[in-house]
Amino acid sequence: MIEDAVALATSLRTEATRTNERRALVLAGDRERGYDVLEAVLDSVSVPITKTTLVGPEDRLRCEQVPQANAGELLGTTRDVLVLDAHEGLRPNALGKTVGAVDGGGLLVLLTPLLEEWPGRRGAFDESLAVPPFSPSDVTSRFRGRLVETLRAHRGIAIVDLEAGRVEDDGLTNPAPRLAGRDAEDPALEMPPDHLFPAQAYDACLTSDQAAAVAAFEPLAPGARAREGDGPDAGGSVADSRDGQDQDGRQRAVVLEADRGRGKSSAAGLAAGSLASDGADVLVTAPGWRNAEEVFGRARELCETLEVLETAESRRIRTTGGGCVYFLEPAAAIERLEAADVVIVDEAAALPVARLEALLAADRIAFATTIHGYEGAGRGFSVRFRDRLADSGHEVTDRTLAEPIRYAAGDPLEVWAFRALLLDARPTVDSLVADATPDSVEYRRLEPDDLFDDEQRLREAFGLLVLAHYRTEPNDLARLLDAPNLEARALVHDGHVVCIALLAREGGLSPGTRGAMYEGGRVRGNMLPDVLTRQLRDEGAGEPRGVRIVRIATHHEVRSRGLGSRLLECVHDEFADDDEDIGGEDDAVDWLGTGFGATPELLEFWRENGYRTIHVSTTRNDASGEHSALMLRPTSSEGRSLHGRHAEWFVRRFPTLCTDALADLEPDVVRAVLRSVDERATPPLDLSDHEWRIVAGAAYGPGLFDVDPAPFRDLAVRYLLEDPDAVALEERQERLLVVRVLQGRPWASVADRLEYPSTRQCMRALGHAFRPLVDHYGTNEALAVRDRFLET
Ligand SMILES: CC(=O)SCCNC(=O)CCNC(=O)[C@H](O)C(C)(C)COP(=O)(O)OP(=O)(O)OC[C@H]1O[C@@H](n2cnc3c(N)ncnc32)[C@H](O)[C@@H]1OP(=O)(O)O
Ligand SMILES: Nc1ncnc2c1ncn2[C@@H]1O[C@H](COP(=O)(O)OP(=O)(O)OP(=O)(O)O)[C@@H](O)[C@H]1O
Repeated sequence: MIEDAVALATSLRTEATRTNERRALVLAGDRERGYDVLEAVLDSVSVPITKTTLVGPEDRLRCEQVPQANAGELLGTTRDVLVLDAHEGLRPNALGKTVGAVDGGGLLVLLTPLLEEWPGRRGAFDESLAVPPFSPSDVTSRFRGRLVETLRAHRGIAIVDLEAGRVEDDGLTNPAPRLAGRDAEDPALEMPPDHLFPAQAYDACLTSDQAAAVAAFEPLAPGARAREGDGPDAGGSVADSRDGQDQDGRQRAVVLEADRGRGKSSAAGLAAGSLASDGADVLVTAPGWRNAEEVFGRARELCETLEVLETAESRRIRTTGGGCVYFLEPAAAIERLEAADVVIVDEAAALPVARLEALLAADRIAFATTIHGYEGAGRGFSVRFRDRLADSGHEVTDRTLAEPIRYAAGDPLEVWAFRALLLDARPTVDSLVADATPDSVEYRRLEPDDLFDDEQRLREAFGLLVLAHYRTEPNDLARLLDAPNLEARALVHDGHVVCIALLAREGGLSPGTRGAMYEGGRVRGNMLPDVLTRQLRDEGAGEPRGVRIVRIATHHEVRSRGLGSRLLECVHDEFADDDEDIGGEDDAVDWLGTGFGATPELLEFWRENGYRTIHVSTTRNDASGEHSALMLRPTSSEGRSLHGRHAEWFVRRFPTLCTDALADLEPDVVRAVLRSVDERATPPLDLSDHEWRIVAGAAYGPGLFDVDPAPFRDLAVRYLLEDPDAVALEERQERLLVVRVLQGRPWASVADRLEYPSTRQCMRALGHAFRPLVDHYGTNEALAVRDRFLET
């Protein structure tokens, strides 16, 4: 057996090396036997120990070992042999990261139980899906079942049955010899004839695609105008035509999209080095420094080749020509855009759209982004951000990198991983859903079994979820297929999913679990009960049963037609316990709820659909960069009681939060939050006569807000909660109420932010903003003050 496996591994490796593709070897069966075979395989394939990594729970080989939970360390690195020990469980994310790190010519070895038994073997990951009140036995095994099917069906994957001592599939693809790839000697092939960047930047490219990507950055060069016209400046260096910038002054953007490992960061680095070598200041930003390291690596190497490198610190390279490439975190970059000639944003899809929009203030900017990836950076970037880019006035150059750098195009392991983890899932093509309306669609439960059986439906449904959210990961696919607390609902048009909602069962927790939560214990899932219990100190919050809408997404082609609202209404009808007197339906719950990164538009969408805000998180979410809002729509008397008390508590604590943890909350979000609170929670407006005299005196007379802000705050909150038709403040006036009165910002910064010509005018504007409020809410005492000043 061992000899057969060793011979097989050797031929797989030979074929992989010859084709610059990767191959996989599955050693299925007893774990110890698997390790014995593996040791023999590793002894025979000529791979240095430094190029081998074991991803598994124990350090059993003489090579680097990382647990599955830390497989993220492999991102961006490459190995000749990667072993994944899945005997104690498999995290789908770890599988994605492990495959991604196998180099062209390399081998992926999977240690698994017998494939027939593997789906039924529960591991640690399954336990993480067993969210209370569900138990591990409620977790299903469809993800692994599907994985086994794909392992058997795909090319390039050898399977050895260790128990039967037999090679089930040799995984060899026996490809016809192909013509050698691009020759290292013909780099000039891809260099634009009138290139602005140095030839060495093109020489450093590994594929013709990458060279084309570097060329795509040329329009950002200060002298780019020369490349467009055939004018006298054509050709020559960046510096020669630098004056062109002043004459031209156009805003330009480059968007570079690619799957993982196509060399886009390196292309951006070669472009950055080219620009800096000619004296430009290039600001590089990315979600984290780690993402940008390749950019700096290539930029530094190019500057060395060009002999223009003056200094190279870890996050800043200076050139002898006075240029530099430097890294700033996104928030700092946004503050300092003006100082840079060119801005490069790497892994742009992992940044919140609000950040990307702020970055658009730069005149010359490039966005490099992953289309499909293990971090789940989705096509959300293209869909959500593209419109804003198009409206921004930048001339946009697009480039897609298709040719892989680390292995040959068409590599069978990439094809397999994409399919097994649905990394390339996308929604239905636009034309098939273009006619969808709330009347043309059908409400459907997307049963996991149906998704399992119907690959097209699964791809569409998952693709829609990926598209709508930055951080959809392979783990989410497993959750969709196997987690007992999650369910999906959809609107289907002509057989295609046009709108999807992912629902999580929450609450219905035992007194023991609730008590543990109250005492600070972590309970999986149950996001809403958890926040209400642990943070907001409501031990009873986990008792009513609810459904949280974890995510909702409408196909981009058919948004704003009422489909999202229709789906929420259907979900409500399915779960609402309206007939509680007669016991209601089995499935009925006490509340529907949601939690999401708060933007004014989304708050409005949920409010329109009957959801009301009861909490705003005090910190910003790492992924979205936004504060999360929690909203409830009660569906039974228990749900109403839960909602009622939290709404009242929220209204009471929100004004203080505005001067504290939420002092940086965007004014339009504050406005939308208050507007989306249940009106029944509005507290009575209880200003004393003296307080009314202060407010009315400031609105109509010489009084001052600064002497006693509290009554102004009560009045502003009341107005923003209620939004009465009789008072029509302008948006800027409402923002003024938020920033000055609720958030307590100093006058000068308020005037600056809201673009009042001076502090004095800003102060006067605040007085004016309070006039309609005094008119509407004022007592006789207040109106008397007003009338006295109106008469004079
Ligand atoms: C828990 C969560 O999942 S919150 C995250 C929600 N999902 C997303 O952000 C993914 C991307 N967005 C979408 O898929 C959709 O915009 C959804 C799901 C938010 C709304 O679906 P739609 O089918 O467009 O909803 P519907 O047509 O019923 O209502 C649209 C209204 O929602 C509001 N709205 C919500 N989001 C937005 C937005 N990003 N931009 C503009 N308006 C929005 C507007 O009031 C809009 O009305 P309008 O078109 O008259 O301006
Ligand atoms: N021109 C180049 N010269 C040297 N190495 C390169 C070049 N292009 C790419 N590489 C190497 O190939 C690998 C992938 O390149 P890079 O990180 O630029 O690609 P990417 O598309 O940004 O990938 P990922 O999405 O995985 O970050 C890296 O290890 C990088 O060092």
